[in-house]
Amino acid sequence: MAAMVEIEDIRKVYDGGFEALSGVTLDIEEGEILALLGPNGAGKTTLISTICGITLASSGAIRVGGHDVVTDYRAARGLIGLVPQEVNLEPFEKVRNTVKFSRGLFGKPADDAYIEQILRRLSLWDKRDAAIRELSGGMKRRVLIAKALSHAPRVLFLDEPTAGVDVELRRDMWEIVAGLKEDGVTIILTTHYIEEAEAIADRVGVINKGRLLLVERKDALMARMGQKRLRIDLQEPISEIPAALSDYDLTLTEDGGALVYAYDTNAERTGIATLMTEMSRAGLVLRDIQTSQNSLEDIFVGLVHTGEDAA
Ligand SMILES: Nc1ncnc2c1ncn2[C@@H]1O[C@H](COP(=O)(O)OP(=O)(O)OP(=O)(O)O)[C@@H](O)[C@H]1O
Repeated sequence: MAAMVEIEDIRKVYDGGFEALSGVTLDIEEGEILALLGPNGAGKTTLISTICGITLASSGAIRVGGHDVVTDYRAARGLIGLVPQEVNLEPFEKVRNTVKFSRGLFGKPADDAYIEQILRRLSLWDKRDAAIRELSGGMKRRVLIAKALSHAPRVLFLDEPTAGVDVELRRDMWEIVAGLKEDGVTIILTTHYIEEAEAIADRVGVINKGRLLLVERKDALMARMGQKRLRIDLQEPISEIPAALSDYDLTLTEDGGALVYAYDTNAERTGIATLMTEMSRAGLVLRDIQTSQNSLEDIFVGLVHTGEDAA
């Protein structure tokens, strides 16, 4: 079966000649959560806009549910819900009416029961008759999601859904997204928060300077690039790493109180056992040890930098 979203070699050159997307190809499966990570100006919003038909790609093709987003715009757009980065709500309109109106824009018949279901799910039911301007920033974000869901889309785009929101709301959003996935909704979100991708994505795409540097399952990505670090606290601080240990990838903490050993969990041998022996031979006494795993953040920063070096 074809992927829910098929993106084929999309380029976007803005008026003025700036190339925001330089040939992006990507398939997104039904019911998948894909997080697009990338620094400011990487092209994430441009990519979403071309899929949603808001921006016309300069070349390439995109299909959503098998419908070309240009030649079969209405059918494609009807399958898509978009939660924009900016809050663009009518301040005097009431919550429920705002959401009902959005549904109408897609030419769908009124369905009060469905609207109620969405508002309840987003904890907005109590606020259904409140005017938008009376709502907190977090509530407004929820209304944006409710609007995007008003016509029961199969693909939901969330552009920076939790930028600037507090931790509690961020977690609520993650739960909402997980619930939508259970209903089989395909979700594509852009984020600056690596923690967010780690928490909810099935796959992670890293985009920088208009290019997709990689797309990979989150767990595979973390395992493949997963380095671990072993921190060895010393009984007595040292001023430099003993020459006998120069074969190991070691760094000395600034205070000289600990050595940090980076090793690959996938390697045949981690080298920890021999390191320990060498250390004791060199007269170092251990006080404590602990290991830590590379986070997606380390991986991301590494990738973007490598990409820049190669450019
Ligand atoms: N309408 C436009 N005309 C010209 N250049 C544009 C236009 N829209 C975006 N750009 C440029 O294209 C690049 C990609 O922008 P885009 O908004 O897609 O990035 P982004 O990854 O979403 O960044 P952010 O995380 O800051 O939202 C940027 O350099 C931006 O200045």
